[in-house]
Amino acid sequence: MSRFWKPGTERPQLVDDEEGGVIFVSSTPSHSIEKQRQRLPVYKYRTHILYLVENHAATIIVGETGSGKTTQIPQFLNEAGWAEGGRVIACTQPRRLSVQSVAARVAEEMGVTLGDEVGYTIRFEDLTKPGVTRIKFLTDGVLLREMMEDPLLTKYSVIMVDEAHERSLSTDILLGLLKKIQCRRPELRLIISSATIEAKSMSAFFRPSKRREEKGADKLGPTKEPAILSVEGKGFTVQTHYLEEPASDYLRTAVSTILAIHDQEPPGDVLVFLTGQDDIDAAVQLLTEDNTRRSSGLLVLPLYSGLSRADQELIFSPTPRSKRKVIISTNIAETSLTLEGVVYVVDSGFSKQRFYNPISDIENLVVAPISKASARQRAGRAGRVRPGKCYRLYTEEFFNKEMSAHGIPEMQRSNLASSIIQLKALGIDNILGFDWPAPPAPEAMVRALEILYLLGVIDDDAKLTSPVGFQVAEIPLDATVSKMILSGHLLGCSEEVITVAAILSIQSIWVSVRGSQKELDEAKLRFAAAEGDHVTYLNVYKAYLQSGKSPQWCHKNFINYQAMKKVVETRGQLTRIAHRLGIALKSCEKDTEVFRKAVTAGFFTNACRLEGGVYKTVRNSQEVHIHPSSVLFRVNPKWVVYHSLVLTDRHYMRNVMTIEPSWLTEAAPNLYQQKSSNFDAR
Ligand SMILES: Nc1ncnc2c1ncn2[C@@H]1O[C@H](COP(=O)(O)OP(=O)(O)OP(=O)(O)O)[C@@H](O)[C@H]1O
Repeated sequence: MSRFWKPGTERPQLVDDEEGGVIFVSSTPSHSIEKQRQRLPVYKYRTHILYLVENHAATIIVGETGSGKTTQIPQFLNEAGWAEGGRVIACTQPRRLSVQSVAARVAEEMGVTLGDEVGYTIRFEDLTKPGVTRIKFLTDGVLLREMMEDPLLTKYSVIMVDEAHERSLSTDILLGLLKKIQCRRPELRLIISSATIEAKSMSAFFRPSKRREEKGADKLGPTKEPAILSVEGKGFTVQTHYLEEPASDYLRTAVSTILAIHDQEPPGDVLVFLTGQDDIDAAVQLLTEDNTRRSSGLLVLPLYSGLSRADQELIFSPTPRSKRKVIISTNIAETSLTLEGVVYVVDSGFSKQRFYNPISDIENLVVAPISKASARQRAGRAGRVRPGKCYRLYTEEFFNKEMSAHGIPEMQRSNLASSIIQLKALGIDNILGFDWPAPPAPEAMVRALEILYLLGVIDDDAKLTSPVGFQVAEIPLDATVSKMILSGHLLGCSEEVITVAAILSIQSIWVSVRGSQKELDEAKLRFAAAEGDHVTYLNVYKAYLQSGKSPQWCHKNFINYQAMKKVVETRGQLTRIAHRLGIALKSCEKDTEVFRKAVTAGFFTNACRLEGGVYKTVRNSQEVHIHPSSVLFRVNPKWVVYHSLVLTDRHYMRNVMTIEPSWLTEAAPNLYQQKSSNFDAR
């Protein structure tokens, strides 16, 4: 048991949830779905919501987690006729998992087959029927892509942007575009919903500018003044427990908290929020290795984006009798999900967040404290079908004083290259004048335009180039990776670049077992290539196929079997996209130089050279170091490119590959020029 928190002792740190008052407390959930629906707080607001949607172009709805926003409002709209005449009601979610689970739930509540009246679309999977589907759940990213085919989204009568507090890049772009679409389609209604959104600033964003009102635009149709509705009432109680003292190691504290719950609390599954694949794998290992009585009866499941879909979907499978399921997740389970068995939530208080510095052009993934809004979302995964408990692995003082109310919108802390490509592909060329819900820093915008220009994605007039720019827009990956794929095609190694793109899209293919570093290093040596990590990955992938995709082979070689399944899945998806773009798979066989040139053509902005024993980025002379996980750690070749940087005590390059400096001039003559043996970035 953790020494920081004493569950089950006389005076646990029991603190009521912020808002106090509980409306529906029951320990005997109804068996009838219809009765369950009627008990949800949102049910009492049905008429009010329909009135507001009828009369306002945009309605902002705030209601506690679990109050019924996502599952009920689309059904109210359907019942009120918003899906008549072939029109469709859309409800967006920030993540694929929640799209699938809420769609399945709504289909069940309506007694229809999923994919008929109620369907969903996520990247690479469309479970809808044109002319039949009335309510469609989809990720905000997918809705953005639909705009490329149908810029005014004409088939939708109402679009509900759910979990809008997340303020992901896609959500913000979508909000900006939906506002624009409404000028052309006054009949389109928007609903913006969340438990933790700043309703006032969202309303201010959707308020029409004075100038447009004066010009007499949009005279017809609903009032342009957005409505705000606050849905009062909660689901079941969630008791919140805080640590008495800060935890020095949240991973170990999480593990001891899980074991304490298992030991002392009545049955019920546990959902644990950690930060990423590495600490989740470590926690799974600590729990599964603990062969004592304390952990017997636990069914431990990891959940993060680097898992194959089949492995992610295990979280929805029923918990076997006499077992307690423990799901250890990143924040992908933070919003919208209802996992029926979950009674206990353990919140580490941290997540991995992107922070981009446009001056140095460095994007870091940093483990940082979450916001109060995220903490409330995490707690809200309990108390949905019965009362629950949330154990926060931080002190109440930390919650009150250190955690910000809302996180910084992703738009203001990210590299904007991909967003700009998306807008340009939609024909929006004046990016600086775009109406953003939270404008990004002009420096970030300029930096992104500069990089896109160097990659040959946009031209001198900042328009998408043909074909490269339009092709890059079609590939749902970072522009650098997409450019690598296109260059691989031209150089005759599309097969290799697609494999590596799939591997780079997950955090790590290696199993890092605490205390087994030496064995892991030895395993890596079996595949290690002098050219660096990218070529090493090709060796691993080939050997994995030769093993017949064997889990035992993975285990023996310290390779994460789940990660490899995900690689195969992603590779298949990328191959299909490539095929659509006219790119056939072609291998350069053993010619690693050709392959490395293709990688350099995508990642030349991440070139570094060794100077006096330290690496400096060629563009900004920023000091960086090779990450110990790289096969080039301690090898120190003169010239390298890297895929990403992580910031811990210093900047570490992850996924590093050797290059020849002349490849940089070939790849980006606008950026690099070679003066005899010296090398300058312009
Ligand atoms: N798959 C499910 N199984 C059982 N009950 C469910 C399921 N999905 C939803 N529910 C019930 O419906 C309630 C409302 O869920 P819904 O997702 O609509 O709430 P919400 O207000 O959108 O919450 P959040 O803000 O957390 O997304 C849940 O609290 C739960 O009682």
